Amino acid sequence: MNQQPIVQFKHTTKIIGRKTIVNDLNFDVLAGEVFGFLGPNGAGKTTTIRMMVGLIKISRGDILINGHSIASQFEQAIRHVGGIVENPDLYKYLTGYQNLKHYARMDSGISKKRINEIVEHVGLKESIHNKVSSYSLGMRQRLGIAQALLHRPSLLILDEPTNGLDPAGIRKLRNNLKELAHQEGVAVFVSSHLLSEMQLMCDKIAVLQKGKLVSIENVQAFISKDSISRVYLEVEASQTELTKMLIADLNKTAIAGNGPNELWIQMNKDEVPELNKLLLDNGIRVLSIHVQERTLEDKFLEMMGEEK
Ligand SMILES: Nc1ncnc2c1ncn2[C@@H]1O[C@H](COP(=O)(O)OP(=O)(O)OP(=O)(O)O)[C@@H](O)[C@H]1O
Repeated sequence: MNQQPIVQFKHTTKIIGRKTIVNDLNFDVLAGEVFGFLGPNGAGKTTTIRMMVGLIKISRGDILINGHSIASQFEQAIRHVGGIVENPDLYKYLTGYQNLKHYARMDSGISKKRINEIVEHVGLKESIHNKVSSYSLGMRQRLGIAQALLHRPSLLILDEPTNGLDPAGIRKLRNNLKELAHQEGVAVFVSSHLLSEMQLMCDKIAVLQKGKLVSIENVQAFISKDSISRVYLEVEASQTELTKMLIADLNKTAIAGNGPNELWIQMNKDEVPELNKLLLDNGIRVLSIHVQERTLEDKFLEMMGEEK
């Protein structure tokens, strides 16, 4: 997979009045990756996206798309972008197909064949000749994506794409976006507060806080970095007995769980072999040992707490 940079943030800054809303962003979004853009409310995500698509001016620095500057070569830069930033822009009294045809007319390079191909790709073949007013939210979302993809952009930008979709719709959209990135090499830039979904969908995660980039990492590395997990034990030993041993050797405390033999310990996953050895060396019978996997949500909330 060609991992060339599609988007390059270069000291990107937005100042409104006296407030720096987006502060000196410097990072790349690569071809073929689903890139998750996270941050708490008011972090500056929408402002960043609005700068990416030219809805607002960049105050300082620039954003390059396929090497073209949004600030000084807007036409060339935006040609490579497909995006749904606010709600998809659709004519409800027209059919899905008429919407796509209308949009294609604006770009004479789009053929009928391409329209049919994209309709198939987003799974709207059955209903493409029905009026958009009869579409469900998920179908409208997919039509919006079809519209954004018609001109074969190298970058697709989506702000809260799963809003209002049911679980089946979310899964379809997720698979669709992954396929688009991994098989067709499109850079997919997604902003969402749905962290469980972002964990499943994204290859990389960038976190914005108070306008600054505070982390950028592959999703699994981000989740497991410096992470403390809960290790659940079912052992033939009392809480006091176990804690005494743990404090002496690992400087940890055991906390009582639900069942009679159940205890849990907060520790790094890397320390589990040591714990295992300690239990064995002390002749304690272990019925089960289980590390609770951390999620993107755990990591994100922990990070936001720390930053505060
Ligand atoms: N036109 C504006 N004038 C003044 N302040 C603004 C303007 N636009 C955005 N802001 C402020 O900039 C900050 C960032 O807003 P932005 O909408 O980019 O955040 P966000 O990360 O998208 O948040 P959310 O997750 O709530 O959508 C907020 O404090 C917001 O009030």
